[in-house]
Amino acid sequence: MAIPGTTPDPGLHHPGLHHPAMLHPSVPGRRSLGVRHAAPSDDLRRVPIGRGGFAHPAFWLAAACLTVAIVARVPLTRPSATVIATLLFVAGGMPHGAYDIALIARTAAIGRRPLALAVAGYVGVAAAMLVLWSMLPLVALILFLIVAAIHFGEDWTMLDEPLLKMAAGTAIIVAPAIGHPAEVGRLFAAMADGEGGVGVAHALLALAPVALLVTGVGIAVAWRDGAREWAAAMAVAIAMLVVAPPVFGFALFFVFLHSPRHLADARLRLPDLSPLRWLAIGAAMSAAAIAGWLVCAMSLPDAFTPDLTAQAFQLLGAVAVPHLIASRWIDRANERAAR
Ligand SMILES: CC1=C(/C=C/C(C)=C/C=C/C(C)=C/C=O)C(C)(C)CCC1
Ligand SMILES: [Fe+2]
Repeated sequence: MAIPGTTPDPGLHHPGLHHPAMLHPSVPGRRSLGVRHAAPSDDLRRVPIGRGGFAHPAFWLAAACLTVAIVARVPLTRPSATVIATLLFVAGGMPHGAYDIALIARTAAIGRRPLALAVAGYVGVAAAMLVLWSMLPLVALILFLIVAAIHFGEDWTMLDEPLLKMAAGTAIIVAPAIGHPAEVGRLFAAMADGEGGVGVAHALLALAPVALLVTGVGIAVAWRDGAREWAAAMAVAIAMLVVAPPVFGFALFFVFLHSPRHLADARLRLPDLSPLRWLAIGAAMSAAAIAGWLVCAMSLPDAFTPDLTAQAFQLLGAVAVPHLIASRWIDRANERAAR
């Protein structure tokens, strides 16, 4: 679906490609802030093909359900509710990283030995993160948050300005600290070193105003340039991260916005996997990550927190680092191949 005057980005075939938001012509003559222009000769500014926002319809349904639950005062802060939200973000969000290895193999079309090396590297980095959690949890927590801010910022494919991307990624992490500082402090304390964890929660709160203001600019730019569904969905997600109990707000963003983007992208890049194989890879890789975690946590019970939610976040932190490295490498390799 080519639009005259736009530059296709063949390396990024996000489902937004077919979304009407992709086709929205913006007001001519205004200056673009952080968004790549279409062809220089064309003063129509649109989000180029492949860079528009994509929000799965399930996101709006889940956001509506969570809003109703909050308004109806469903006790979402109870430990049992927190466990449900934890299971939701582990089962619904983790599998999006399950295709990293398959994507690396496909992207590089690499032979057996280099693929084995890539797998060993992926597992090795995750294992190193586990060691860091058990030995220097505060360092692991800070690294986890930085990696998350970068990684979530990469969802904003319609923005070019790294500062806007980084702020938008950071907004996901600072928003819960505004609405629920005590709960975020408690979780961070369970994950890392008590006092140190609480200090990190305070630091996020201090960072929040700037991060949210700059993210407001990013949302406005994305909206102005046509990625309206994404801009609206992110505004709702960030508001829910402030208002809802942290684990629910995070599960909403992670399972219904972040993960579907990755899954849809992976599905497009791995078109010849049968649905059964696709499901099998997702289930097997997620189960392997959880099993690896359980073996570590059970064999070294003193090294990890007994809090299930805090442990689930640590698991996410262990796989997030190789996941970030893999996604960046895959995107770069595809961009290079497209050029
Ligand atoms: C621990 C914790 C938080 C941070 C979660 C992060 C940082 C998740 C990162 C996940 C990644 C990077 C997944 C990759 O696909 C919140 C939301 C502030 C709420 C309070 C507890
Ligand atoms: Fe991810």
